[in-house]
Amino acid sequence: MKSGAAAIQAAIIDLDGTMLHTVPDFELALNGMRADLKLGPITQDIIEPMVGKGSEKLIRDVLALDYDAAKIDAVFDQAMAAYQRHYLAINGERATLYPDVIEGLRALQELGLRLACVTNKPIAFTTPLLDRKGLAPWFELVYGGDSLPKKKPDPLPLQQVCRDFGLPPSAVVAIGDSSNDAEAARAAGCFVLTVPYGYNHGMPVQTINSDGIVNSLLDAAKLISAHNSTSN
Ligand SMILES: O=C(O)COP(=O)(O)O
Ligand SMILES: [Mg+2]
Repeated sequence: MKSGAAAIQAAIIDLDGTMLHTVPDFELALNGMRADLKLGPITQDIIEPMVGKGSEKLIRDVLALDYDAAKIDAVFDQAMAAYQRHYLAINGERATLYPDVIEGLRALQELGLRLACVTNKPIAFTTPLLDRKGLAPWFELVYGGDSLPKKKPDPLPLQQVCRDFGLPPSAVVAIGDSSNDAEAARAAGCFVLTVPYGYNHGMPVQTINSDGIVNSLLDAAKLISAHNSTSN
């Protein structure tokens, strides 16, 4: 991160692939939907590169494994309803916290940062999942993929958090696992840090335009602490 820049006063943290390994939940819900459509199950390695652009895109990509565009349009509403029903029934059952997530949130809070969670996951899935995994109490603000008119990679959700916090984007860092998070952050004028263990649409993490790769949220907190100690 640029030295001499403003101190970082808030962090906007992504959910899927950054705090929680949720592909096992997606596997259960998507295969429940596929079974309802009389389609065979798919594996996590097929699902992982499809995660991160929100539910509509995910359902369309999964249906495209078997159906042409006209058939996808014809079954989309039924498939989405089935997916939502299955997801809500299993939400968090198999998802796990990545190492040092809670420790990282604690360290960020101890640095005095305000915390927001911005995810492309629908808010109806996000809220119960954050509760179930003990993540909810850490966040002052949470936006899901359908909370606002646009989702990441559009900068709008990040700009909204900056407005809500009354902070300039240059005093805010986004922490995420994918190019989505980085593109949104760059367009908003926020710093961006990337974790290497999540889901980046099947692309190497090094291809992401970020201010640094950090192995965990705890490492992100250490980097931010070093940055703030040299900032004006
Ligand atoms: O698209 C999703 O459902 C998850 O996206 P996220 O990585 O923004 O949390
Ligand atoms: Mg993500």
